This record gives sequence, structure tokens and C-alpha cells, in this order.
Amino acid sequence: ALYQNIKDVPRVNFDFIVVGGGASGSVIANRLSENPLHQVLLIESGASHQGVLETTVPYFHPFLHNTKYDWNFTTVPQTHLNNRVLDYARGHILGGSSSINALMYTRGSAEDYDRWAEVTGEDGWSWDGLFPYMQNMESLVAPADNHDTEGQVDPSVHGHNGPLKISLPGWPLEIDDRVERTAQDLGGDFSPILDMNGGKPRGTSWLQCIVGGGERSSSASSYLTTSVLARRNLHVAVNTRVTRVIPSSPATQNRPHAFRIVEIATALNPTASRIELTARNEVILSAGAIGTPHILLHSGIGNRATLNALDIKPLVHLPSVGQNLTDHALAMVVWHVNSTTTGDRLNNPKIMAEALAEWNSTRTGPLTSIGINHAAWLRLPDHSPIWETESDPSAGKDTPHIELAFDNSAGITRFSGFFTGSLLAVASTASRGSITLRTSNPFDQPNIDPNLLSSPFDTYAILQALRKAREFFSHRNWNGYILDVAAPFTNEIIDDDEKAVAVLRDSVSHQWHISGTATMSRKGEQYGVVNPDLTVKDVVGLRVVDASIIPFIPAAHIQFASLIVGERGADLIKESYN
Ligand SMILES: Cc1cc2nc3c(=O)[nH]c(=O)nc-3n(C[C@H](O)[C@H](O)[C@H](O)COP(=O)(O)OP(=O)(O)OC[C@H]3O[C@@H](n4cnc5c(N)ncnc54)[C@H](O)[C@@H]3O)c2cc1C
Repeated sequence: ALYQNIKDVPRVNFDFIVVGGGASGSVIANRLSENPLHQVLLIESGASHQGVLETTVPYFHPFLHNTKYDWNFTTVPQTHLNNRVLDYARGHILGGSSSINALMYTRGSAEDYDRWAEVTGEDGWSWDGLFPYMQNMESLVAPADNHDTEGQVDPSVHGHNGPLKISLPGWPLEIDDRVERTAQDLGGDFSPILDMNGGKPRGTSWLQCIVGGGERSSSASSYLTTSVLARRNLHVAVNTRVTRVIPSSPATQNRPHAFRIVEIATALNPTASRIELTARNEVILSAGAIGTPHILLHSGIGNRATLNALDIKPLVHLPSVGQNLTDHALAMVVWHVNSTTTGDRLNNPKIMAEALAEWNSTRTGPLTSIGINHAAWLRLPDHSPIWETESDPSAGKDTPHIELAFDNSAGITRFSGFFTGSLLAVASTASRGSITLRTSNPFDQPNIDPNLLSSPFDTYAILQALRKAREFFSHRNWNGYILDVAAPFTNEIIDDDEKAVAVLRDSVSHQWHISGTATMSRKGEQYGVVNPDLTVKDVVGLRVVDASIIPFIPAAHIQFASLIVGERGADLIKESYN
């Protein structure tokens, strides 16, 4: 059942306590409670997703930022972005960031996951090892407009019976045909491919979205459905913050600390009284790549010296907690267009009201989409000058360095006028940042430092993404449609390395793909936070299952990766207890 307050949860002995009901945590809670003998408690700091319109209407995703459904984090000043402080949205709601994200469904390359297997020495993390979970996880369903998707997706690489609904965009854009023709005519790295999610994403293809029947398929709406919530052995408490995990038995000479107790604030404020609950088997941290290291550090699991400096008693010296933070740098370039019917027309309240009425009555129309129907995943050429000084951060030759996603509007920047352009992202990231504590109060946000564009590779790659987008939209297929490039860019700026990089440093943000802050590594390895089975190193009774454990970020939007970590993580836990 779902409880609004932890105090309402009937006192049962929980076998598993899952902290955080986000993309990964919802999967864990579902899969572990499939066994009626397992008593599972899921604790989520945010509210329930049920009845929140903005989480259901795909087009409304940006409207969830800076609301109570967002943790409303900010980064530390970004040294390589002219010291700008960036907003850092994270879902504060059941389903976590999967309830507020931009719904793009991308897996990355097979090589991305094969690299996970290589660094952990555990074949189960390879693409082939994960493939059965991909099939079990998804249902590829019809797009909202029911159009024929032949030639737009490869059904053989997708699942058809899983909880997560994915589909092709259900609202055609006036640029679709030009995008397709331009990819074909330019060829080379832009060449069309059937499905970016088949393991070899390089090229241009139709985007898949985490949408079914015109609605968002968050991990809450897909894995925590009414019937799952009705399981007698699954207890979900929302509006409940975990502050720490606490040793249930102290370390001795031959036995490490056991961390099976969670400390919980009885209300969402720092002075609220705390209660403790104990898991018979395990506590599973799924609080996301900010929340999980935050909890670990407050629990005394982290770098001994920095914990001491904050007067937090260090219990387990794991200096990698909070390190290795990886995100994708993101920018956008748009052109004015000779049209008044781009996605920007939805900024007109009357047109928006009509679109909402359509969505309400039939779950069709523009609001079923995110306004992006295609993406291109490109590599920098082998002869690129960057290789003289920088090594290749990608997982291999089938793995892209940059992403362009073609938007028939000014996208999330939403200035007035009519536009078409592209998101620009560094898909294989070289920069690394960190999460560290500011204070010993678990209610204070940590220092979040994605350290964007700290690597010359990332800076070079986002510049090349900008130029590739210009190349794409300069093709004659766009004659008569594309007009001038919009501010802050001009053609002169795009052509000039120094000027373009200066503008990028003023406009780049992150792609909300924070990961890697409790990374997995081989058993016995010096660095890393969790073992390949996701148990926390040097303790018992505690695992991490969320985007924190990702050792190298895939060249993709990473909800897929977070879900697959949840699916395999659940299986690893089941193996230990069945
Ligand atoms: C704005 C935005 C846009 C994005 N766009 C895309 C996209 O288009 N495609 C894509 O694939 N990915 C996208 N992502 C990324 C994707 O959503 C995340 O990578 C993924 O959700 C991470 O999963 P997670 O389980 O690690 O963390 P989350 O999904 O963030 O879940 C963590 C959960 O833990 C809870 N929690 C944290 N701390 C505590 C605590 N102390 N006590 C109790 N509960 C706690 C949180 O409230 C949250 O529910 C986007 C993310 C955002 C924020």
C-alpha cells in the first residue's frame, strides 16, 4: 500500500528497505516484492505521482522544474563556465527524475556496457548480459497517432511485454521530412539508421520516447501501478526523508560493519524527530547520484579526512564516495524559420488550451510529444586535431562522441518567435566532478560540482557539435525554411574557435545525467564504492542500486541505464536471498 506518512506504515519486519523511489528504486521495490515472502519497505522523500498532471503530459516536462516536485538543487560555481551557478533539477516525487525528465529513450552503444563488464570483471554487465533485461523491461507500443512505424524502429531489439512503455513520437513535425532527406543526402556520419537502440547508435534515426497511450511512462506509473501497490508485502511511504544509515552491529577484527538500520526524519524539516527501522536482510540505497553519496557521507562512509573535518565520525574509509561524477554537457543552437507553425506556437495560450483539451479527451496531439522526433549520434573524425593532446573518452568505434537532437522550436529556452535547431551534447564525456558535503546537517544540500567543460576534449566536442548542427541546417534541403541563426550565435561566432567557445562557456549547462558517484569496480579494487554485485565495499547489509554505480556514463540519456541497473540489481539481490 501507499502511505502519506511513515508513521502510518504498519509495524512489520521488513526484509528489505529501499531508500528512494526513483527510476531505479521503483524497479527494485517492484521486483523484490514479486516474492510474497519478502516484506519490502520503499521510502520516498517526495510526494506521490498520482494525479499530478504535469508528470503525465509528455510536453509538460519542463513545467516541473522549480516546483515542489523538484529538489531544486544548484551547482557550485562552474569554473569552466565563467563561474555560473546552474540549476540542477532532480525529481522529488515517486518515480524520481523519471517523473520529471524529458522522456527521451536511448540506450547508448553495446560497447558502453561492455566497458562496464570490462572494468568490473563481471560479464553480466555487458550488453549481451543485459539484453534479456532490456527485453523484459520494455513494451514497444503504438505511437499516440497510431501511424505506421515500419522503417522507423527495429522491433526485434525491443521488448513487448515489460512494464515500461516506449513508442515512436506520436505527433509529426513539419521538419521531419527535411531531417530525413538531409541525413540521407549528407550521408557519412549523418546516414540514417533504423534504430539507435540496437547497440550501434551512430547515424540519424527516429527518437523513441518513454510514452505509452500518449502518457509518460515513469518508473512510478509503470513499476508501481495500482495493482503492484496493492501487494500486501509492499509498503511505500512518501513524504519521508532518510537521513542516514546506521550500523546494526559494529565492526570487529573479523567482521565489517553491518548497516541495516535507516534513520528517518518524521517530517521534511531538519528539526523533526528521527525514527530508526531495521531491515532483516538489506538496506538498498536508490536515492540517485546526488542523494546516495549524500546519505553515505552523512553515515560516515567516505573519505576519512573530509568527514573528520566536518565532525562526522568516519566508520568506513571509502574515498571514492561522491567522486567520479559524470554528466553530459548540453547547449542549444536555433535558427529563425520562415514559418509560424513550429512547436513554438504552443506558447500561444489559446493554442495550448486546445492542445490540452485534445490530450484530455483522446490522449493525442502535440502534447503527447516532446517536440523532438529525430537525433543524430556522431563521432569526431579519426584525424581530428584533438587526438594530438587528448585521449578518446568513448567506449569504442561504435560509440558516438556527440549528440544532435533536432527540435522544431526554441525548446526549453522558450523565447518568442519561431525556430528550429538542435540540442548539442557531449555524449562521451571526459570531465569529472564530485559531490561533497557542505555541513553535517543532512537537510543541507551537498556541493554539486559537475565540473562541466573542465576537459579540453569536452570543450572541443561541444564546439564540433555546434558546427555539425550548422552543417546540417545549411544543406540546400532547408532553403526557404531556415533563416538566420538566433542569438547568442552568429555565423561569424560559429566560425571563430575562440569566440564560439566563449559563447559556449556562457550557455552550456548539463543534461541532468548525473552518475558515477558511488561507482562499481572489481572486488578488492582500491577505488570504487560498490562491488560488481552492488554491495557496498567493506560493509555488509548495504547495497547501492541507482545511477551512482555507473562507472562510465553511456553515450545516451541515462534513464534506460538507471532502469537496467535496477532490473539487474534486483536479480542480484534475489540471487542472494532466494
Ligand atoms: C530534468 C531532467 C531531464 C532528463 N531527461 C532525460 C531524458 O530525456 N531521457 C533520459 O533517459 N534521462 C533523462 N534524465 C535522467 C534520468 O531521469 C535519470 O538519470 C534517472 O532518473 C536516474 O535514476 P536514479 O534512480 O538514479 O535517480 P532518481 O530517478 O533521481 O531517483 C532518486 C529518488 O530518490 C529520492 N531520494 C533522494 N534522497 C532521498 C532521501 N534522503 N530519502 C528518501 N528519498 C530520497 C528522490 O526523491 C528520488 O525519487 C533527465 C533527468 C532530469 C532531472
